[in-house]
Amino acid sequence: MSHVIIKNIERPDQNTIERLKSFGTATVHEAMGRTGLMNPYLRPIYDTAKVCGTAVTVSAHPGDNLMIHAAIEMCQPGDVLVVTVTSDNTDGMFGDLLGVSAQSRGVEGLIIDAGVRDTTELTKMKFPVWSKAISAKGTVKATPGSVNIPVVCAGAIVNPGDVIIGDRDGVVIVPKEDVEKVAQAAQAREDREAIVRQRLAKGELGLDIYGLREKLQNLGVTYVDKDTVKVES
Ligand SMILES: O=C([O-])CC(=O)C(=O)O
Ligand SMILES: [Mg+2]
Repeated sequence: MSHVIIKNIERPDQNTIERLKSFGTATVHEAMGRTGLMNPYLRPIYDTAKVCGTAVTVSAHPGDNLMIHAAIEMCQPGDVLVVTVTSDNTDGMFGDLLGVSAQSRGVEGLIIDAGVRDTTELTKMKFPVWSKAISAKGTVKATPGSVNIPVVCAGAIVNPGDVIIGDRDGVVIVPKEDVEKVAQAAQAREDREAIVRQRLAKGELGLDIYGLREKLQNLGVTYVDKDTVKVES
């Protein structure tokens, strides 16, 4: 198998990416028709972790961070490293040294379908990481892989230059050609939710706001007094 490092990738323009920054992952995932979400086993190393930037992708050998070092050279300010491994692994492939290196090049964060270590230091540095595991187990720098090829990371397809959004709820990928459309749909969703939130806060019920009484009735659910109840399972 050949391994490559693709040096020049297309990134959406910064103004369009900025438009996605204010939205949470749940909103963006919904705005995309419930697509693009990575497996929820990825967790942030600290609760307030948040990222929105463009993907530089890495396909690495399990237990080997050689290609992460190679990828950092390809990064521009505003990028997010997205690392996948060619078979299931939880080794701590990335720590505070790589974090310092990445941060010095303007990298905004790391998504890794494997392990991370030095999480106390990475938290102090405010370098957000979403990983499958936290593990002190170290890795070597010996095996080839690729940078900036399409990858599957935690169950989601990521192309280099796609927009990665991460927060406490998870990680979502917005394909680079869809960013504008998704930003519009996310804003429309937030506007709708703001109205519903106000109504709920005043005590109105979801049953009425969403027309669910009729749905319950159509499904044959009846309201009864406890003395007359006959429950069918
Ligand atoms: O050195 C490594 O291979 C990973 C690590 O702990 C660091 O980046 O600090
Ligand atoms: Mg270390």
